[in-house]
Amino acid sequence: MFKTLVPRAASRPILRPLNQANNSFRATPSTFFLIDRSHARRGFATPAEEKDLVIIGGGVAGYVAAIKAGQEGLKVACIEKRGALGGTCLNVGCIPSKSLLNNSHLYHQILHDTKNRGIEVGEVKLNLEQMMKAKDTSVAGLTKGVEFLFKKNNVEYIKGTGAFADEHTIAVNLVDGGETSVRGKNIIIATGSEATPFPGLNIDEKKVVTSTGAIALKAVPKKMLVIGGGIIGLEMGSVWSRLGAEVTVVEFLGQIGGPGMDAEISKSIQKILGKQGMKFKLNTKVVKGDDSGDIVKINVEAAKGGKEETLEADVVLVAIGRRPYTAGLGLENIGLEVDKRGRIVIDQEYRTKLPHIRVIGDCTFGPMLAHKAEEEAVAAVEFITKNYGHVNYNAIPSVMYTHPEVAWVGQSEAEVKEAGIKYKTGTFPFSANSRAKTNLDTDGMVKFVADAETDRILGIHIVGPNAGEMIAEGTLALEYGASTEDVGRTSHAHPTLSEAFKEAAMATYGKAIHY
Ligand SMILES: Cc1cc2nc3c(=O)[nH]c(=O)nc-3n(C[C@H](O)[C@H](O)[C@H](O)COP(=O)(O)OP(=O)(O)OC[C@H]3O[C@@H](n4cnc5c(N)ncnc54)[C@H](O)[C@@H]3O)c2cc1C
Ligand SMILES: NC(=O)c1ccc[n+]([C@@H]2O[C@H](COP(=O)([O-])OP(=O)(O)OC[C@H]3O[C@@H](n4cnc5c(N)ncnc54)[C@H](O)[C@@H]3O)[C@@H](O)[C@H]2O)c1
Repeated sequence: MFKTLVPRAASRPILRPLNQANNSFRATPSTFFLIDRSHARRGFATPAEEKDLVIIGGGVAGYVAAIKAGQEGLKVACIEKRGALGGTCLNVGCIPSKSLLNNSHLYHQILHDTKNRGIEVGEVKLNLEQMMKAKDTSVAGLTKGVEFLFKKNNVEYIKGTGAFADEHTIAVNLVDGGETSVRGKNIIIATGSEATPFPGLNIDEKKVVTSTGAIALKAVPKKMLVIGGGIIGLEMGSVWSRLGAEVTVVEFLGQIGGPGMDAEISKSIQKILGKQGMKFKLNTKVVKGDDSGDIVKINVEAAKGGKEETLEADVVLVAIGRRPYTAGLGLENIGLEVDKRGRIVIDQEYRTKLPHIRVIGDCTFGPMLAHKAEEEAVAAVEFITKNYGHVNYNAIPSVMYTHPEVAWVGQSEAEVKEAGIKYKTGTFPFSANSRAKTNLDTDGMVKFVADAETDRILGIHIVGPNAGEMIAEGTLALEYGASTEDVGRTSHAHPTLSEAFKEAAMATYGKAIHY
């Protein structure tokens, strides 16, 4: 069973040696060629080269594992089919969306928030094509950067689609045509995820889009309807709302931001985004959609049932979650299983039931986040080379890059309550923080949830400017088992936004000074 927590202190003693028959890695392995029967059967002229490690998927999980393995001296190959490294995150996810979030915020701020700062601006015009070019430049620079790191760390990059021919052999359909195959003493599957489709709506990435279409629209839609008020819905909804679209978000649950977001913080960001012009329909489900005309029609009703209503939009963004992607991987050829949600089943050392095959990132358990994938990549390679690895799943931060940002780490107040833990909370508003005031950017707050008896921090929740940077301090505090008093007694530079963080900690074990 997958464990959600591999505690640092406990990780070493519980480890068992890897299955030696399948994991015969030595620190300085010699390279050799094997006559691979499946390879010969498939009519390849040359025998498949055997690597210490073959990675399928060059996303954040796969490319980080490849670089780490190269650094550890393993003979490693990484197979990627999209023709560029970096996966969803670099190509169509984290990076392009943050480029658009940053530049649309700048545009919106120049339009609406300069006069009171003493800046008179002339006519402001949106050049969407150029905004998209700026995004593409960031993406290209970063994906090429990963390619450079592959070369630097002796990682062989195989451009193609990989599928299991047998337990050690991956057959590859090359992007440029032709086939090859490669054998791995160890194999890591890192094939990522894809957007969950909405039944009855045809994704054409033009009028019915996933995030992939939403980062590449050719014009600002007049009306955009977002199905799902999770992170993608709110980030991409924000972008198009700032650029002038009328955005309505339909969310099944009673709060936006997903169930992990603290309810108090969720209410706060909903109010702020509402002031920015976004509309929300909570506790509402989409019953069906009709995308046959130029205008897409969406029927919604109260989540618990009720009268149907028809909403119309020229672009509908489907953002109801993502699902693991393992299509065409040939898992069935080697008897590997996925669970009901399509996640490849692994143990706490990322091993499948074939112990030389490990799985990391979005295609297995845990939150679908790039930094989680990255941690797992390093740990999985360390399990191969050193027999131990460490990821603390209790201290993986989440950030939503709206303006202001929302960031959290650890448990929400509702989760702590449900666990029956006696707890206390402390908050501090940015409206009482000197730097936020000088920046005229005072929306939001910092909130701590701590154990009532020991004062140990259980969760930290921030909505406010630069929350995504500030949460790193919270993550470190949680990782090191800090109390709120530890944070409250730590000097924070003045005037900085992080003083709100310190004062929220002070408010949890005692009293804040400035509020
Ligand atoms: C719009 C959007 C914004 C996001 N923003 C953030 C963010 O700000 N922060 C954050 O932490 N996370 C964010 N995410 C989530 C993040 O992108 C994923 O968690 C991360 O990409 C997972 O990495 P991965 O390597 O597991 O999978 P992926 O990045 O999906 O990579 C898997 C790769 O495997 C390749 N592949 C699949 N099958 C095969 C095969 N058979 N052979 C060869 N190659 C194959 C795919 O082409 C793909 O490139 C965002 C996601 C989206 C969609
Ligand atoms: N900043 C980031 O870290 C970032 C950014 C983008 C994406 N991501 C990751 O990508 C993944 C996918 O994001 P997402 O926003 O698509 O998923 P999500 O799980 O965050 O949110 C989906 C939302 O859709 C709602 N929903 C589901 N079915 C619905 C229906 N029929 N009608 C109305 N609402 C419905 C759910 O209640 C939920 O709130 C997430 O795991 C997220 O972590 C992360």
